[in-house]
Amino acid sequence: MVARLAPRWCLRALRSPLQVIGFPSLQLHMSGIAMRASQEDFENALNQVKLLKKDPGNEVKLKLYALYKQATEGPCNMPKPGVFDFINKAKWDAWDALGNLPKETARQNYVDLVSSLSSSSESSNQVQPGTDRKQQEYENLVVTSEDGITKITLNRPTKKNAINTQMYQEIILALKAASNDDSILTVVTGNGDYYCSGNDLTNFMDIPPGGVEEKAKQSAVLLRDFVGSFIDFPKPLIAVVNGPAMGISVTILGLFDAVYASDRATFHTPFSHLGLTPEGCASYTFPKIMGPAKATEMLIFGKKLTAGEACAQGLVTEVFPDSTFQKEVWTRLKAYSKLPKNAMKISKQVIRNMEKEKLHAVNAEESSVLQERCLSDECINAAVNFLSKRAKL
Ligand SMILES: CCCCCC/C=C/C(=O)SCCNC(=O)CCNC(=O)[C@H](O)C(C)(C)COP(=O)(O)OP(=O)(O)OC[C@H]1O[C@@H](n2cnc3c(N)ncnc32)[C@H](O)[C@@H]1OP(=O)(O)O
Repeated sequence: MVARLAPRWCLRALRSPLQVIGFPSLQLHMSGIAMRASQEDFENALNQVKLLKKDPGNEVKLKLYALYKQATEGPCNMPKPGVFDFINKAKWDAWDALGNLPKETARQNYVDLVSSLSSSSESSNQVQPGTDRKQQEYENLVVTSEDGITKITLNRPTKKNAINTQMYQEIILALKAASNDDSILTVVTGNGDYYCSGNDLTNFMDIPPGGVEEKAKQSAVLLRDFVGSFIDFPKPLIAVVNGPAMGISVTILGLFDAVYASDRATFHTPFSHLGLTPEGCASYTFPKIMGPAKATEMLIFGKKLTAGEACAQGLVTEVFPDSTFQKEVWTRLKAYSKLPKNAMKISKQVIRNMEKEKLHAVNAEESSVLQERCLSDECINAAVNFLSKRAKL
């Protein structure tokens, strides 16, 4: 259970009883009567806690553990561990100290505590325009800001920028930081020869104690949050597609405001081949963008499009020769970033607000269908097939 709510630092820290006992107590500000946290807020907090870069200390980790247990299981009724079982006793004491605190209050307190920890770590992610400040906090992204443009670069080139669980979470955080910084435009691009090879197919190997059903549920929540952060993104969002794009990195293009592609880029959504179904709101945006017949070829039959074809079908704004791609695109984006900031932002919001509610509903439906699909034989066989081919190399 600790593994579920705590990243590496927690396991590391709880290894030594002296560390647990030796930390000074921390004043926790737990807002008394606040809004009730929903199950979704709670699950978001469970995901967020894994992203904390700074070890919050054993006192806070014990508090998180206790609140998690109280929120999910209610008051502690486990037998008290022996006095020499330092770690389990510390955990038991923390949980028991919550007495009869109602589950809902424990859930709210957990969400508040994670939010206070995240906001202090997030404030260091703020980017300033014109400073070209590299953000160091992400493991799988490089985020820079220059000339009023925040650039989020997917940075796992040796894995063709496949999106692993942590990277999904980092993209959510990077988009949140970009929506609050002073930049005018936000760009997503890839490092290396690929833009992105989609969902990391090894994601499903990390099975939590709750088993594959729990994993599918967590993945569906993460997917909904990930896509939701694109739906809600408040400023012009541009994809600079430097190479082949697959799966979820293609579907979410329907939520970008402009898509510039190198003529080396391809657009491929082999969902049926993987026993999967569309996400990223593509079941709604693609038929709208290219018409239902063309959307069927992509989303159901897995037809791979060239950049030129994707442009002809309206998914891509413009295609550039690869040799001049970066120069031409960045010259253009720099010119656009000089346009009046508020007018652009408000225009984007007016356009998006027309269908925001619809997009969230589509996202929820697609995520829930995928939760089931992840457990299907078709999907599991496809993932095993990919992984076993890879193992032979
Ligand atoms: C929160 C969950 C949401 C789920 C949403 C549902 C999501 C759907 C999708 O995104 S579907 C699309 C999934 N992606 C794929 O099926 C692509 C799989 N990869 C490939 O087919 C190929 O790797 C390739 C065509 C992208 C590139 O081929 P090639 O040029 O021959 O390179 P390699 O195969 O040698 O790849 C190099 C290296 O990268 C690893 N890798 C590439 N893509 C992925 C991936 N999607 N997941 C995991 N790993 C990937 C590959 O295994 C190699 O690693 P290695 O060097 O062997 O360690």
